[in-house]
Amino acid sequence: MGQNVIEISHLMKKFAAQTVLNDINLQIANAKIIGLIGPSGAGKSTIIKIILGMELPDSGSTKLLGKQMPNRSLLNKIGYMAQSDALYEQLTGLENLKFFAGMKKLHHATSLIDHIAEVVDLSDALDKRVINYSGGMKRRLSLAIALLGDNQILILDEPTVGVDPALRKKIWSELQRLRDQGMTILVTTHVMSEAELTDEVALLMDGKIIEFDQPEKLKEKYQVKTVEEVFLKAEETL
Ligand SMILES: Nc1ncnc2c1ncn2[C@@H]1O[C@H](COP(=O)(O)OP(=O)(O)OP(=O)(O)O)[C@@H](O)[C@H]1O
Repeated sequence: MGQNVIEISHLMKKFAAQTVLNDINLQIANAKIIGLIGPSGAGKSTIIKIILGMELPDSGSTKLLGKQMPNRSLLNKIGYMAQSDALYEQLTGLENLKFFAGMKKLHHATSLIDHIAEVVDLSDALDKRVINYSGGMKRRLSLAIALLGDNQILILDEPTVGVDPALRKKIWSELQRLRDQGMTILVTTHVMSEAELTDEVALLMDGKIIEFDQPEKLKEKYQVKTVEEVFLKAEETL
């Protein structure tokens, strides 16, 4: 399938007098990991919320798998992890996973849940109530929930905040494995070493996507060695 799975056209969004998104265009092909990076407050989460139909743009359109969002028929095809955790704190990790698996109509998900819990390193904490989880454990459980199901698209808003480097590496190999199986993954991050692991980086600054290319191509263009330096140089020249 060579079609674009995420299509963003001419998005505009203001909050009161503040223009946050000023003509955002992004076409994301199938089976790619796209890193959406930009300074804090640039509008990354706003783009994600508009893509998912949780926030309305002032103008412009977004389509997932060729369909306008929100669209109930697509919910089973999209995994989403928000920046803040939406978990049932009185339930255990396992009960949370089972609940969300049920929402996604996955009724025989035991082996899937086992695998996902192992990926986010929560297998030993599944019987603990979430209220007793650390911040990082809650992030990992939110990621596990996003990974549930037969997703074609995964949208992750800062999935590795509070996650230590070894586990971060493991999570990224899982994302790459899912990409290799055909999943399209849009991920925001402040960790520039993670941006190096993406297939393409979209750099959001000043309300616009000012770059959208492979990390290597961006480094060549800016004549620097890291995506972090691309980010800093781009910010300087704005
Ligand atoms: N509902 C809202 N009402 C008013 N302003 C908002 C609202 N949502 C976002 N904003 C503003 O829009 C701008 C972009 O916010 P957004 O959360 O999309 O940025 P971000 O790039 O995801 O930031 P961060 O990297 O810090 O998470 C910010 O200035 C924020 O204060």
